[in-house]
This record gives sequence, C-alpha cells and structure tokens, in this order.
Amino acid sequence: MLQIESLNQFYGESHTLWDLDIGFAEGECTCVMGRNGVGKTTLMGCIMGLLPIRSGRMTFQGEDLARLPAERRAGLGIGYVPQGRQIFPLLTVEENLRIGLPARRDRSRQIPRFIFELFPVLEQMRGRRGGDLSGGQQQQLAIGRALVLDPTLLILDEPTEGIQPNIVHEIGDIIRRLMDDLGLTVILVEQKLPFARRVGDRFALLDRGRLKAQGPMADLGEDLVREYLTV
Ligand SMILES: Nc1ncnc2c1ncn2[C@@H]1O[C@H](COP(=O)(O)OP(=O)(O)OP(=O)(O)O)[C@@H](O)[C@H]1O
Repeated sequence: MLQIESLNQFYGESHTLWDLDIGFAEGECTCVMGRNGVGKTTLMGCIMGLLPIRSGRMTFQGEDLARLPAERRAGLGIGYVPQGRQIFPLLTVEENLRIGLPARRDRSRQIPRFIFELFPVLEQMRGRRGGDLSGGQQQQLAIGRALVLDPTLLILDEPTEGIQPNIVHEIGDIIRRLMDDLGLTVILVEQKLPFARRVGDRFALLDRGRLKAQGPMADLGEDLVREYLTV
C-alpha cells in the first residue's frame, strides 16, 4: 500500500535517514520500532510531507507521494496522529474534530457518527475544551480527529506515551477494531514491546536512521530485541 525506496533525509548537514527501503502492507498493522532518536518520527514526517527528503521514492496506492504537498497527502486518505497528540487545548472537543472536515473528499461538514460510537467519551465531552481532557481522552480525541478524514491508512506516533496502563490496553483494542471493522491499514510507532506484539502484525526496526530488520511480528526475537530495543 505504501512503499518507501532509498529514502534519505537530512536536518541541515546531519544525515538522519539512510537509504531506507520499507513496505507497508494493506490491511496490516506495522510497528516501526527502535530506541529514542533513531529516526522514527522523522520517517513519519517525511511520509506526511512535513519534512523535506533529500532523495528516494514514496508511493501510496500507486501515487508518487514525494511530489505532493502535505495537505494533498492527507486528502489521499492518510490520517496522522502525531507524537504528543497536538490537540488544540483552547478549542472544544467538537471544534478539534471539525478541523479535519474541510479536507474530506466528499466535502461533508458532519463529524462521522462512528467516531462518537468508537469514543463515547468524546460525545459526552463534546463542549469541553481539549485542554480539560485527561491524557487518555486527549489521545482518543487525536485519533478521532485523524479519523474525521476517513483515512485508509492511519499513522500513529507513540499513542501510548504517558498514558495509564488500562487506557493503553483500550487504545490497543481500538486500533484492532479500526482494522477489523473499517479495514484500515496502520503504521504504529511504538517503543513498548508488549503493546507492539499484541497489536502489530509486522515490525520494522530502525537503528541510527537505518533499517535493520523487518518481517512478521513473530520473527521479532530476543536477539533483535536485545540488539536494537533494550536500553
Ligand atoms: N528538527 C530537528 N532538527 C535537527 N535534528 C533533529 C530534528 N528533529 C529530530 N532531530 C534529530 O534526528 C534524529 C532522529 O530523531 P527522531 O525524533 O526522528 O527520532 P525518534 O526515533 O522518533 O525518537 P523518539 O523515540 O525519541 O521520538 C535524532 O538524532 C534527533 O536529535
């Protein structure tokens, strides 16, 4: 569904992503993993068009992504839940959700009903400010906001960071439901190994900007964990 070939990215003189080749298969959840600072968020920024790339190809359902500005990429059906959630604290829950509506392909001005079915707390707190929500509720709002666009691919950057364990479990269930009920493909940046193993179908392991291994989650063995994940 999304194919990345020979991707190189620099921050100024600093070469951050090196000749990355990664494929993301339709209908699967691929966990992008690796220690802090290896380039996971940078890779997501490149996919979304928020960071310029130096060279390489990115194709999404046959479209050449690298040539499209960020707003067109979202319109192709790529939803993005950034690290740290980045909801608007002074806007209400409803206003946060409405932000994505103008980019919908069908021009609908209605927040899709299934978002409130998936996250009942967002309906209960519809008129409250985003900043008044708990961390877990804000994460649900950030996911809901990305879903407003009706994406076929959803990218989540560390959705469990700083969230209570019971809510982490719930977020895992929601991701699987999005895949089973809506047929979404998911890219999940994740550092928590048990969560990645529970939710992911495949993994891609980065180290210092390079891809070190990828494959079915069952192949993420102890040797790889020790070498590239344990701190
Ligand atoms: N805006 C920036 N300017 C310069 N260097 C940056 C910038 N953003 C990130 N970097 C550097 O690029 C490298 C990759 O960072 P990135 O945030 O992509 O890693 P990560 O794997 O997502 O880390 P984390 O798990 O901590 O979020 C790091 O060395 C980081 O210091």
